[in-house]
Amino acid sequence: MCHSIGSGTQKGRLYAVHYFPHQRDTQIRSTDNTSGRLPNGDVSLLDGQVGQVLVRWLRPLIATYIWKKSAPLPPGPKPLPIVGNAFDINIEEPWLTYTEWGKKHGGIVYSRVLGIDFIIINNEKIARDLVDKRSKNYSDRPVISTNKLFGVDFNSALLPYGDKWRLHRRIFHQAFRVDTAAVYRDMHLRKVQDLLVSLLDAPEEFESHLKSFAASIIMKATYGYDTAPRHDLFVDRVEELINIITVYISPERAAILGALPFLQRTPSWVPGAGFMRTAQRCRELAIEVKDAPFEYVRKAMAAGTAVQSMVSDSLNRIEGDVNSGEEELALKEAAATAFIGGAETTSSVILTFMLAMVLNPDIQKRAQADIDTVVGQGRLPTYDDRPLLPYIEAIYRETLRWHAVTPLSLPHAVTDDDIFEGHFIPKGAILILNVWSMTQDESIYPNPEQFKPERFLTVDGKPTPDWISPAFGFGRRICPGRFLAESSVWTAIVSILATFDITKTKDSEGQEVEVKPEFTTGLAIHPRPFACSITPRSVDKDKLVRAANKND
Ligand code: HEM
Repeated sequence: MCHSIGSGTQKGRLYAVHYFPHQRDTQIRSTDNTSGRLPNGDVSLLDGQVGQVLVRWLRPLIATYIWKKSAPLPPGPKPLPIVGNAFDINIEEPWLTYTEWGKKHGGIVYSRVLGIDFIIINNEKIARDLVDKRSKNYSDRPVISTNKLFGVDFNSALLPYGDKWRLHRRIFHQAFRVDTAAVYRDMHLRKVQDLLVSLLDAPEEFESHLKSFAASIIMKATYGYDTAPRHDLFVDRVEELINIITVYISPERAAILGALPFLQRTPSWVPGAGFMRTAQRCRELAIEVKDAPFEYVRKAMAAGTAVQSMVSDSLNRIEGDVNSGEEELALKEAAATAFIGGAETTSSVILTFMLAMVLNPDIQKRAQADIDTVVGQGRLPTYDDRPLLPYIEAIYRETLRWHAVTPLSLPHAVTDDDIFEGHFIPKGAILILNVWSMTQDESIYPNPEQFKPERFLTVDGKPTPDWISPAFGFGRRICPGRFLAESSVWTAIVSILATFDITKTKDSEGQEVEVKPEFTTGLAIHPRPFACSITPRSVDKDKLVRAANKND
């Protein structure tokens, strides 16, 4: 089958452009100037004067079109008929497959899975040139069929590039831009004091404490709500929802469901269709997660007890606005997204830091010595100490690099055909930003599996200038919560190091129990449970933590 897509003139002859989709190439055939007929009998679009005007007008467009379509796709693995590369991908850890492809084919790779184009970017410079510099064309999200099925299509992070997304983005910007995120720093200090006391009281439950810490910050910043130390109803619901999303919602899985749509209509009682039951549960959770905390703020505002938060600030701002219905819905959805997107990621980064500290006692000691010099023994660190603690800064950056918590970031989608460095990037392709490959690039980070904060220090011990982490994504979709997240993670790192020693546990014979760094899989990953001993650095530190918490 061939589609006629345009026409033009060349040396007094008219030509028509034909595009053969199955060959993905464009052919130009000459046509008789007077009859407007093609040699094969097709009628050309052009005739006489009108045709000439049209030709002049259309020519640049057509030339661009031909130029774009004639460039080759980026290199990539050889696909099988129909399924493409579906069976080549490690579905649990696709970033490893993509990194291997990158080593073989380069920084930009093309693959096709069940009829869907995937462009995989393995190199940070290419990601910046493409997604940061040409952001208008690379800021969409792929239509992931499972989003609706799982009831999470309201999520700001999954919205297509358009007016609704802009509205969500504006709400985030107002609440969490760099200067407003600073407003929450005192709150961070109070929450970190709670975390330190929890670590004193029940150190073996450190993973749960870190989750509570991250959740309590997001809930306070978003809804002005103080979470219960354990089993908070709002938090438990969101965690259940996140556990489902991170496992079930990925473009690779969606490609399979898209190609086999009957799977989505399979009743949940059919053996093997367990994911339909999960989808139903997820839809129920999504409604609760959107509505329940929002109603809490409304009631608090009515009672005059609401404190500053993303939701209360925005509700005050839009009060009386004619479009307040639309804005309110966007606010409700954006607020739920803040928790879904921010809690798990933040606690995963801090947990990754804890793992790095167990494995690297010398780095821990050096960091503690720096903190002692700058902060002294009589107080806990504050955010004002940050510029004076370059090594802690380097630990923060290296934590984000060592094991990226979102190894494939979130997929973007290509709005229009483009040419990049001679490669054709087709409209509608899913753009995978392989943060894992970028942060494990041996040419930039020698021995990337090692945790080495020095990578981010200059020879005179200052933080490397112009640092920006790929861990928070790219272009117009870059994480809007990054300033809040950075503040939470930095505060946790410096406070834990100031007050605790994190070491390997010992067995009954006094031998250290080895810790193997292992991580979960999915959209957002975190270390698998590991044993470690968390003890106060001294009796005075123990007293300091308890006193700070009491004074609060
Ligand atoms: C260390 C913690 C965090 C990490 C590593 C992280 C990482 C990311 C990444 C990789 C993306 C995708 C960016 C892209 O598509 O290019 C993203 C998007 C997003 N993040 Fe974060 N994030 C963190 C914390 C937060 C927090 C605290 C919030 C909310 C307060 C948040 C809200 C969002 C939202 C709403 C999006 C979607 C943006 C959009 O699609 O326009 N994140 N984040």
